[in-house]
Amino acid sequence: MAASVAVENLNPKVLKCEYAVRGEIVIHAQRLQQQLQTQPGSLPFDEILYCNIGNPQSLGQQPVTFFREVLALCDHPCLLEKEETKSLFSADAISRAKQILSSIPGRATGAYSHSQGIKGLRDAIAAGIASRDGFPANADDIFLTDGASPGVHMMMQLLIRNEKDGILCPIPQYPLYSASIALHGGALVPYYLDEKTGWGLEISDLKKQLEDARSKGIDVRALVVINPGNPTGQVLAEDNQCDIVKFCKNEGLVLLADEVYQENIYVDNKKFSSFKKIARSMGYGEDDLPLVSFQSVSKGYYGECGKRGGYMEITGFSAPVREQIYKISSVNLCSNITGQILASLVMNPPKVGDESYASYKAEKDGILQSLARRAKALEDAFNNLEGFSCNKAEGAMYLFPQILLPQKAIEAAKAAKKAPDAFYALRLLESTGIVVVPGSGFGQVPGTWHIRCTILPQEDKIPAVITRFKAFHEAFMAEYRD
Ligand SMILES: Cc1ncc(COP(=O)(O)O)c(CN[C@@H]2CONC2=O)c1O
Repeated sequence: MAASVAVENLNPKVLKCEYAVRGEIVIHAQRLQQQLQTQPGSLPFDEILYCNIGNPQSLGQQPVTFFREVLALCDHPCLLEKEETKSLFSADAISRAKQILSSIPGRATGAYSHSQGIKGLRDAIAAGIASRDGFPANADDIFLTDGASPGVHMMMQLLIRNEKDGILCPIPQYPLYSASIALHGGALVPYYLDEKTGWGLEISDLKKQLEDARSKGIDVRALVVINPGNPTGQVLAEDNQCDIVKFCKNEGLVLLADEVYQENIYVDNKKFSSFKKIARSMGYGEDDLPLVSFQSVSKGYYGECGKRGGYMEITGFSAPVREQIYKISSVNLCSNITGQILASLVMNPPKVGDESYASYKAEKDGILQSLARRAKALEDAFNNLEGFSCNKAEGAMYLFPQILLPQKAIEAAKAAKKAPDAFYALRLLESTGIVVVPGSGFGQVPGTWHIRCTILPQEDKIPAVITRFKAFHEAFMAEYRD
C-alpha cells in the first residue's frame, strides 16, 4: 500500500520553504562530525567549526552571570529561603528574583502565563524601552515570544491572505522572512541593499520595487527592515531610517523592524536608534504608522539562543486588529517563562550603583569588544584573499564577503548541480571543517556570489580559522584559476 504520507502529498508551501542557515552544508557538516567521532583522523581536520549560525554560546561564549543568577533563583524559589544563598548569589540578583516572583501569580514559574506574557515582566520591558528611546512604551503593546521567530511568523500569518499579498524584504535577507512568507503563501517583494555603499538602503529602489509589485497586482502589506543587518552587518544611518518611516507612512505599509542585534554595534560612528524612537522623533504617533519591533535574547552580548526569549512591540494598530493579534498569540497559550524573565532582564540590566553593575558591565564590554576585534580580524583576512571583497561588519554577528569565482569554478559548480557559492562552501567544509552559509541562501544580486561567516569562534581560535581558510582558498584558486 502506498505510504499515506509522502513528499508528493505534503503542503506545497512547506516544500517551497527553505532555511539555508541550517541547510545542506550544515547537514553535511553534521555527517562529517559523526565521521570524526567514529573514525578519528579520517578527515583533514579534527573538528567542525560551525560558523553558519549566530549561536554564541555553542562556540564558548559565557552567559551573563547576573542574568543566570536571577533565572536560577526564579526557577527554584525555595533557594531564597536559605541562609547560604546570600553567600552564593549577589544581593541585587536576590532582590531582582524576589521582585520578579512577586509579579508572577502564585510565584508559579511553571504555570501558563497571560498569552502576551506576565504583566509585571511586560511592565519592566516597557520601562526598558522607554529608557532606551526616551519615548513612552506600553506593556499592553508587548507580546512576549519564544525568541523573535514566532513573532515574525505571527505577523506573516496576520498579514498574508493569499499569494497576492506581498512583503517587501531586503536582499540579502535573513531567510526566516523568505521561509515564513513561503509557509504563509505570500509573495516576497525584494529590495536590494547596495553592496557598493556598504549595504545601503535606497528609498528610490524601495519605491521602484513597490510600484513594480503593485503593477503586477500584488497588494504590498509590509516592509521588513533588519537593523543592524543580517547577513550584511550594516547599521542604518538615522536619516535613512527617517526616510524609511516616511516611506511606510506615505505608502500605507506596516513597518516590521527586526532589531534583534540592537546591542551589537562595533563602530564608533554609528549607534542604534529604534524605529519606534525615530518615528516618535518625527512626530509620528499611534495613528500614523503601524510598527512592529522585534527583540530577542538570542543576540547582543547575552546570546541566550536556547532560552527562547524575545518580544514584539506592536504599535499603531486598531483595537479590533490588536484583538486578532492577541487571538493568534493565545492559540499557543504563552511563551516560556524563562525566556520571558530573561527578556525582562535584557531590557532592564543592572544599573550604576547596583551590586552586580561592575561585574555585569565588565562581562558585557568584554564580550562586545571581543566581537568587534573578531569582526575586524576576519574582515581584514577576507579582504586579503584573492577575489574577495568584504564590507565592514558595523554590527550584528556576520561577515558577508563577495567572492569573484573563476569561470572554471562556476562551471565545476554547474556540473555538480550546485550554486557556485554553495559549491565553494562545500569544498571549504570538506577541506577545513569550517561551516559557512552560501550567499544564495540569503539572496544576492544575480551573478554575484557570497558566503556568510559568523564572527563567533572564540578569539583565540580566530587565527587558526584564518590560516585554514587562507590555505584552502589559495588551493581552490590554484585549482580553478582561469
Ligand atoms: C535578523 C534575525 N531576526 C530574528 C532571528 C531569530 O532569532 P530568535 O528566534 O532566536 O530570537 C535571527 C536569528 N539569527 C539566525 C540564527 O543564527 N544565525 C542566524 O542568522 C536573526 O538573525
